[in-house]
Amino acid sequence: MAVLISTSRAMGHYRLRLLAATKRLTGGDCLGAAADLHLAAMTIPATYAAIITAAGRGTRAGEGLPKQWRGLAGQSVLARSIAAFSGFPRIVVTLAPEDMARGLAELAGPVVLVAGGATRSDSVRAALESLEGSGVTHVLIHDGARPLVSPRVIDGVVAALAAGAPAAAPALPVTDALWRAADGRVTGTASREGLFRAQTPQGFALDAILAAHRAHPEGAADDVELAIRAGLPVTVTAGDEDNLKLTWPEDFARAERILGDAMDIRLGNGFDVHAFTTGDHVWLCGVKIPHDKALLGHSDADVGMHALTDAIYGALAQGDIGRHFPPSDPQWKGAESHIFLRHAAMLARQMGYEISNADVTLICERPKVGPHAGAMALRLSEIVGVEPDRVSVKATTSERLGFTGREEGIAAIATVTLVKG
Ligand SMILES: Nc1ccn([C@@H]2O[C@H](COP(=O)(O)OP(=O)(O)OP(=O)(O)O)[C@@H](O)[C@H]2O)c(=O)n1
Ligand SMILES: C[C@](O)(CO)[C@H](O)COP(=O)(O)O
Repeated sequence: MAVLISTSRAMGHYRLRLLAATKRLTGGDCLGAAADLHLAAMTIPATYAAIITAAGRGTRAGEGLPKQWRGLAGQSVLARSIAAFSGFPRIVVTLAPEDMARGLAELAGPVVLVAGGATRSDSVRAALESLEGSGVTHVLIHDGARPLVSPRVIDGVVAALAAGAPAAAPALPVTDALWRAADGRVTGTASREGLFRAQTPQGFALDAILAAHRAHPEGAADDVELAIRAGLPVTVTAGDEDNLKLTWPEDFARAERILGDAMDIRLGNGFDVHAFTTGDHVWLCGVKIPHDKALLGHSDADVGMHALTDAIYGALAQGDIGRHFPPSDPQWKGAESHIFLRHAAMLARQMGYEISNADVTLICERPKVGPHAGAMALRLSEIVGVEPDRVSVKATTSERLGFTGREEGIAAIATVTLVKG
C-alpha cells in the first residue's frame, strides 16, 4: 500500500562538496585503490529516489515510542533523517501500518509512505516495488534511525553511482583491535584487516537491487549483503563516525551531544498528602507496610511515589499526575502507583532526559519508615530505571505538630534532577 502525501516539489539542487575516496568491494573484500572524485557541483538526477526505512519497533532502544518518532534536539528522529534527503526528487518512507496515521500527521513535505514488513528487508522490498515502473533508475536506501547522516556521506554514494557503480555504500574501517570473549573473558583475537563497519545510505541501480531482493527473500542485515549475494560489485564510500544508528537508549544522548546541544539540567519538586482511613497496611514508595490504618486515595494512595512522579512531571513542565491520569477516570481507581511513576520516567526519556537522582522525604509519626527505606529506594530505582545509589528515601516526623503529628495522614516531598546532553 502506498499513501501519497504530495507529489509537488521543486527540484532540489544538491551540491557535492567533497573529494570522496572510494574503494570497490566485492564479496566482502576491499579491492583497488582510493579514487578521488572531483565534483564541484551537481544536481541530483530526476531519476534518483531515497528510501528511508522506519517500520521497525526499536525494541533495543528501550521503552516508549519507537525510536524514529522520538525527539532529538527539538525534532523527531525520522523528520531529521528525511530532511537530510530533501534534495532528492522522490522520497519513500517505510512505516509500520499502525504508524501511518502518525506519519500523515507529523511528516511534512513531499514524501510517499509505504507500509513496511516484518523485517527491514521486507520493508525495503515493499518500497522498491512501489518504485517499479516509475522511471526511477537509482535508489539510496537509508535507515530512518540514522538522523545525523551528513551531505558529505550522501554525496559520496551519489557520486559513485553517478560515476557508473551499480552499488555503493559508506563504511568506516575498523580501527580498534578485535577480540573474542565469552563469560566476560577474552578468549582470542581476530584480525581487523579488511574489515569495515557498514553504514547507510546504501545506493543501487533500482533494477539490480530489486532483482537481488526478489532472488533472496530470506533477507539480510542490509542491502549490500543482498547485493553481494546476487553478485553485484559494491563500491565503498566514505562513512562518518557521526552517522550513528540509534540502536540503544544511550545512543540518543550521544546524538544530542553531536548535535551540539548544551547540557540541560532540570530540577523538579513534588508534594503530596493522603489521609488515613481504616485498614491494615499502607503502600509507601512501592513497599507494603503493615499498619493499623490505611491511606485513602483514588489509586493505591502511595503518597511517596506520587510526590516523586509529580517531581518528574514538574521538571519536564508537563503538569502533574492528575493531568495524565485524571481521578475522574474510573480506570485508575485502585491503580498501582508504579504505573504513574513509570509513565513520568518514560516521558523524561522520550524528551531526552536521564534521571540523575531522586530524593523522597516521607513525613509521618508512624509507621516507622527507617527499616523499609532501603527497600523503598531500591523499588523506586527499579521503576524509574536508574542505579539504586541515585535514589534516596528518608523520613521525618513533624514533632507531633499539625495533621501528620496528629496521625491524620502522611505527607511526602520529592526532588528530582533530570539531565540532557
Ligand atoms: N521491519 C522493519 C525493521 C526495521 N526497519 C527499519 O530499519 C532501520 C534499521 O533497523 P534497526 O535499527 O534494527 O531498527 P528496529 O528494527 O526498529 O530496532 P530493533 O531491532 O531494536 O527493534 C530502522 O530505521 C528501522 O525502522 C524497517 O523499516 N522495517
Ligand atoms: C543497515 C544497517 O544499519 C547497516 O549497518 C544495519 O545492518 C541494520 O541494523 P541492525 O542493527 O543490524 O538490525
